[in-house]
Amino acid sequence: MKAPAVHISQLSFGYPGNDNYTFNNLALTIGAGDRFGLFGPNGAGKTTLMSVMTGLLKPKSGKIELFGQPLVNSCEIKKLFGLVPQDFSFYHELTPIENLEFFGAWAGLGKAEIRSRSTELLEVLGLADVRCKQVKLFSGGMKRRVNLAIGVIHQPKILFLDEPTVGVDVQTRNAIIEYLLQLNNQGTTLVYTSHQLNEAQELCNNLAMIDGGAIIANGTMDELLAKHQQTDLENLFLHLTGHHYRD
Ligand SMILES: Nc1ncnc2c1ncn2[C@@H]1O[C@H](COP(=O)(O)OP(=O)(O)OP(=O)(O)O)[C@@H](O)[C@H]1O
Repeated sequence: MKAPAVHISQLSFGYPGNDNYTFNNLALTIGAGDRFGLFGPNGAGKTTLMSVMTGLLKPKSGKIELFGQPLVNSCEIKKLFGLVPQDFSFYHELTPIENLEFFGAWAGLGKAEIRSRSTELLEVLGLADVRCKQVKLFSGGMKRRVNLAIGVIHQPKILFLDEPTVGVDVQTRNAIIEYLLQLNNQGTTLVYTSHQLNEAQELCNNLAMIDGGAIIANGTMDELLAKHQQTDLENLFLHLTGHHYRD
């Protein structure tokens, strides 16, 4: 049987100095090839869970596997996944090419591969003309595309995306979503979170709704909409998490 892209069991995590657990005995499975959305109100635990799933935060207890391999600090597991964090994770003083050279080498790619991947990515993401300009001079939308290019330079099997389109215009958003769909068509599993629920509904086929660190709904988009008699993801979100401020 094919191993799921992500398998989490009995996960407990709390921030240092905080007596309360963010997650207590959480379980989640994400299928290989899924376009998986993790949704929930501000402070629900989405970024924390992404950080735990990518080894940036260490759980108190529990098991996390990516494609059947335990999440440990090894080169093999790091090559399996890419992360596109909410905060820009590149060097602003460097150009896109220099950033991709740095992060490509960090991911273990050779010079020739970095060169060909960089050329391809900058072309696909509309950055070829600004390849030699410092990233600090870019618009927000261009910076988002650099952030994405860095996350996929090593062609990961699973890509974690934390609000990859926040603050971009419609053109850039459409281009990013189209690119993510292409990646998924080629076999990349997507794990995505966003508050842009129209976009999310277009992108995701499976989802989990998280609230207060607990998964309150999990299934395919169609199943959950039908089960809760909702017409779209935004209404499903409000139905499951309520209308009041949550943080
Ligand atoms: N570094 C930290 N130290 C202590 N508590 C934190 C830290 N980061 C987040 N938290 C707390 O953990 C909980 C989950 O936060 P998290 O950022 O994961 O939520 P989120 O669902 O990603 O929210 P948003 O939609 O606002 O990005 C919140 O109660 C938050 O205040």
